[in-house]
Amino acid sequence: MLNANGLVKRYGDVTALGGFDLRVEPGEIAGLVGHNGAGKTTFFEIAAGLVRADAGSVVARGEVGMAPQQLALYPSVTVRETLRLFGGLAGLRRRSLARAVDVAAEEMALTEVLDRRVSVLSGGQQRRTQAATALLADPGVLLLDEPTVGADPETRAALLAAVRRRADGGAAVVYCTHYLPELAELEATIAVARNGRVIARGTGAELLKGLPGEVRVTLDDDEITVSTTDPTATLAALLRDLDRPVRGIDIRQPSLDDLYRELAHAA
Ligand SMILES: Nc1ncnc2c1ncn2[C@@H]1O[C@H](COP(=O)(O)OP(=O)(O)OP(=O)(O)O)[C@@H](O)[C@H]1O
Repeated sequence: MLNANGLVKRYGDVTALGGFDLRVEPGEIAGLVGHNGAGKTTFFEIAAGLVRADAGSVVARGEVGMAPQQLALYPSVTVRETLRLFGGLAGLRRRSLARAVDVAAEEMALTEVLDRRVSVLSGGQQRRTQAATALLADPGVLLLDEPTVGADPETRAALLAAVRRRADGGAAVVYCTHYLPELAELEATIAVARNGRVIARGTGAELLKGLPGEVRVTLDDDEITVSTTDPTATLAALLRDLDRPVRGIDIRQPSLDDLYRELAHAA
């Protein structure tokens, strides 16, 4: 479980966090979205104990595993040495360390490259190595900052499956991304950050309720597009009033992208 309450962090005149609240239950994946500079990284740094908040509190049950956005790896050592180093720092020894390295490498599809130097890995492999460092100590709280950037589709799927598995095993996961379909795939709840606060929180369905979708009717030489919160009723009304043949009908339900745009531009 992770529970952040009223976090405040200022850097000079800049308020990075201005009363940031986020509670994530064991087994839950919370997708944290928000524009650049919304405070996501600052929140991670405070939750991981790397930076002190000016006010507020964070309670985390169990180890906190974090994969930061900016890669922090030593280029001249191998993936295995990297994982052993991070596992050692987390207190793992001997057999449990070796096992944790194997499991994390397997989950992040790194088994083949375990004995390669970090400097010769592809960008996606480096990012997965970073994510693997967060998994080693069987964390109760997992903080992942855009781990799929640069990953090919197969790797992305493996990575998302690993995140899901960790949540199913009881971890509270916060998953930062600018790529919203991933959150639907992860069945994540959503937290939208803006200007250092969480301004919307809930399941995708809860947050999408009330947002307009779109109905499009294609005619022989024309197209009618209507933005509506009730596509079925709107479509029925459109069809009733039309006296020309209809060539096509398209209904678009509101998406997480619509929500994000709506909230990101809200005052
Ligand atoms: N060490 C620092 N010194 C000064 N300002 C900082 C520092 N760290 C963060 N900030 C500022 O705090 C604000 C929040 O930054 P943060 O990195 O938390 O945003 P973010 O949501 O992670 O953005 P992104 O999506 O770009 O990663 C920004 O205005 C940033 O410039």
